Amino acid sequence: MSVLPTLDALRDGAAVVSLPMTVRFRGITDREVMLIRGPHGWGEFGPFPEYADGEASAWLASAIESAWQPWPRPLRAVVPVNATVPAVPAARVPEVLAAFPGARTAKVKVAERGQTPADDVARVAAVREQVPVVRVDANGGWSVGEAERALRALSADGPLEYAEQPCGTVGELVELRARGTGVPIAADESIRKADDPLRVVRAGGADIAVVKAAPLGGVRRLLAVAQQVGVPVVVSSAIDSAVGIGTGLAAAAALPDLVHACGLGTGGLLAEDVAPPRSWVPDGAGGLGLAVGRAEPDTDRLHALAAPPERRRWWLDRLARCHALLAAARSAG
Ligand SMILES: O=C(O)CCC(=O)C1=CC=C[C@@H](O)[C@@H]1C(=O)O
Ligand SMILES: [Mg+2]
Repeated sequence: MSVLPTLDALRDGAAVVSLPMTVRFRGITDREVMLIRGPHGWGEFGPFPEYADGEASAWLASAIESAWQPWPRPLRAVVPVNATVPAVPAARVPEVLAAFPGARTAKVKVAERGQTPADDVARVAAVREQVPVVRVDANGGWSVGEAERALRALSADGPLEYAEQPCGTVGELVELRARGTGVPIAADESIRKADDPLRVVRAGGADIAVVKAAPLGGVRRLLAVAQQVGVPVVVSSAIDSAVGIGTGLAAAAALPDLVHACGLGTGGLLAEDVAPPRSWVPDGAGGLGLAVGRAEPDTDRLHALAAPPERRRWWLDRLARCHALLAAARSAG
């Protein structure tokens, strides 16, 4: 973010929308985000409601970059994407996967509170019936011992591409990796919620880095982290609207190396979006892809999906607080 527009300029083009989801994910059934409009198009400001202002202001920096700056030069026109499977009962897996036709990689949520290891095994087995490459995401839900047991059970019938954030802390990830489960470890929260996004890899806690544009403060910041981190990266969404997915695709398109499918197919989890659904395209390697490009929200959808007035006020207040934090950070140099 090389420019900081005035608060009025941000407010002028702001829309707050509530997007219904097809299935509960991270405990939510509607995704609320604010969209802002600038000279280069739209940007998405969508930190989850429970995030504090300090963390949320990075998301604002990303939205401003999207709307006020051009994207870095793309190195590819299509980004391979994975299907994302929430912690649904195994019987609902076919219905979820139907939204990702032709996906050859799926990310499966595991370690959901209130569920058992057997639920995870059943869900992963149901995914394996349809998709050859499977990764899991525990969102830090396991202890080291639980992770070791779970990863052995989940890879008994076939390899896992990787396990995303199996444990909560960097120390636990280092220990789990040292135990050698045979499953590569990816860091997500240990990057997006850390003061130093490079620390987990330097400490020996991850083989793969999951990077998300909004929490890192934008596409350019993501590219800088990817360049420095020294392990393969996977660009993912934060359950973004079509606008935020465009930002993630711009980041993935500009990466010199992209080995793994990206978690940018989450439009498949939204029942409604601010722009017509981006069509799936072949990724050139037999899997599912998305074409790179900005999304242009349409006015009718923005009206139809507008959040209630009290929620709009809540987002405008949050916008003002986060803008003040970015302004203060700038003047501090
Ligand atoms: O990586 C993907 O396949 C999709 C994105 C995704 O899973 C997530 C997006 C936003 C919040 C998270 O709980 C979740 C994740 O942990 O990676
Ligand atoms: Mg994750």
